[in-house]
Amino acid sequence: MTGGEVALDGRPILRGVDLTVRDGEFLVVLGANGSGKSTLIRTLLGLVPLSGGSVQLYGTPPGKFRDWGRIGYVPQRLSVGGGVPATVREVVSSGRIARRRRFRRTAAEDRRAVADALDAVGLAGRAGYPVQALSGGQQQRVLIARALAGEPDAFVMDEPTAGVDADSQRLLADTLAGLRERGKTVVLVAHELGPLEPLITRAIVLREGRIAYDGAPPAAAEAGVDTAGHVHAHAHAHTGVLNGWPDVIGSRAAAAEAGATGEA
Ligand SMILES: Nc1ncnc2c1ncn2[C@@H]1O[C@H](COP(=O)(O)OP(=O)(O)OP(=O)(O)O)[C@@H](O)[C@H]1O
Repeated sequence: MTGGEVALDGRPILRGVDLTVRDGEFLVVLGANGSGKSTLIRTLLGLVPLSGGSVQLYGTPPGKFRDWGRIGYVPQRLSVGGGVPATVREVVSSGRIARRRRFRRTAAEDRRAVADALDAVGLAGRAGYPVQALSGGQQQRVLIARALAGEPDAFVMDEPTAGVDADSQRLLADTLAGLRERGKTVVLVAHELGPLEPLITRAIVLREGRIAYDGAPPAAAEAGVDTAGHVHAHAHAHTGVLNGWPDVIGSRAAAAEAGATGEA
């Protein structure tokens, strides 16, 4: 995204956002309630129109992008269209649809991918249940499984840990660790990092629709450690790449802010 601007109901929600997500990054989007985190990732996916600037997905504007099988989106909430009853397996299987454009695939491969995804989120025993019968946390896991089933290159997740109990959070962290090992790209919005923290290679902090920090994840920043991979991102925050944002945001301020949002 370059110079991304979004206005909703005439109110500026994103302002001058420059963000390039690199392959293999594990990027967390932090910020207070209403700072624009969901809007940012929805705009990156072309779900919210820009009022200024531009977005590209793998080099193509969202309106012309056809390779949706490369991206697995986990929205904040499950919305199964029109209240039509669907089972857990059906929702997770729908994650395979976008792959048709990319790969020849067989029914056996589809079944395996869906079963693996259900296993990964601990819902194998619930495959035949109507999703509406599940708790909020379990529905969240169904959405994660749907994205996993698609075997995309990049995952974009809006608060995957919201309303999920501690055991499920650890399960998710294990799953995400596996994705990271396999070189997948992960962008996720989070309030609490919890067990995800060690996986993060880069953090951005949104404040009133602007990127107020972009660099090392909070714990590493606090310790003054720049681990491999986010040196560049860190340097960006200090060399004024973030257009128009005063170049005063140090690691400690960001770590403090990230800590504050963690409590929100
Ligand atoms: N469809 C919409 N129309 C008008 N305003 C909206 C719309 N969606 C979001 N907003 C406003 O945009 C601002 C940013 O919302 P957004 O959901 O992106 O924030 P967030 O950082 O993800 O917040 P949270 O942590 O609460 O999910 C909020 O003030 C919200 O009220």
